[in-house]
Amino acid sequence: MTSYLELKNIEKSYPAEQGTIKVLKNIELQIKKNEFITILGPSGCGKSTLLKIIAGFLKAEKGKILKKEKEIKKANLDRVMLFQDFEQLFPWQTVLNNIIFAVKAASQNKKEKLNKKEIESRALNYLKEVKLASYRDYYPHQLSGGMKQRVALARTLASESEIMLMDEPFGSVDSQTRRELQHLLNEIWQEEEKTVIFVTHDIREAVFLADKIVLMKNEPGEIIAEVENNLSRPRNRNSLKFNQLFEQLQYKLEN
Ligand SMILES: Nc1ncnc2c1ncn2[C@@H]1O[C@H](COP(=O)(O)OP(=O)(O)OP(=O)(O)O)[C@@H](O)[C@H]1O
Repeated sequence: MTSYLELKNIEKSYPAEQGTIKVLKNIELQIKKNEFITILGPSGCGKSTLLKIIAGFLKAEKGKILKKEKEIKKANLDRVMLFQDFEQLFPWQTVLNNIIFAVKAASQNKKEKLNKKEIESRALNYLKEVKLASYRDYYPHQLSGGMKQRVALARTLASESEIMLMDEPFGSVDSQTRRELQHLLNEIWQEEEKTVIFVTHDIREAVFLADKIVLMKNEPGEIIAEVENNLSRPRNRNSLKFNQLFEQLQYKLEN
């Protein structure tokens, strides 16, 4: 399969006390359509910076990003970002209205004319996907952190973007909820056609979710390896192959 997204020689520096500090160096990556990529690396290696560059929120000083061989420069609804922060929903709107907002944006973007009932029913379907339909009239402050992340995930899906950029979205929940959210995301990704770039520093999360695991190192952030993950889905965290891959990745990151 040919590349859908291509990162070519991306470099990024930030201002520092003395001059600048190089955060990303020579980032080259090819991503297939509907592939699930995780970017795995230590804190500060530039994972979030790279995601923000792909989203179009930050500019790289060198290199380019191609989508279907055309350069992309700005943020666009074809790419949507999901963050770790629990407070990314509109607090003054109900769960359903948070999703309706994204349904409206997506339909306007596609020049689709939907009436109120169609918009609501579409939004409700996304809430069903994350198993929260019965919470439609709750406000974000009435939900747990894990539930907020499920609503945020539904809103991301409702934007109908082809590319989902996920910045440690499950990094702030307890380990049991984190596993449930990983299962849910795996199910959703298998049903929907989405290209996912998922940042994490949790090796097991990467092994559970990804088709391809991109390993990065620190100072400056560089890709050190790309590891294909062909384990069959849903993945069994206790299987020998799962744990072998975990150990292989851990070794690569530590050496
Ligand atoms: N706006 C900024 N100005 C200056 N330096 C920055 C800025 N944003 C990030 N950095 C620095 O760039 C480096 C990479 O940060 P980034 O958040 O991309 O790393 P990360 O791999 O996502 O880290 P973590 O896993 O801890 O979230 C860090 O050293 C950070 O301090």
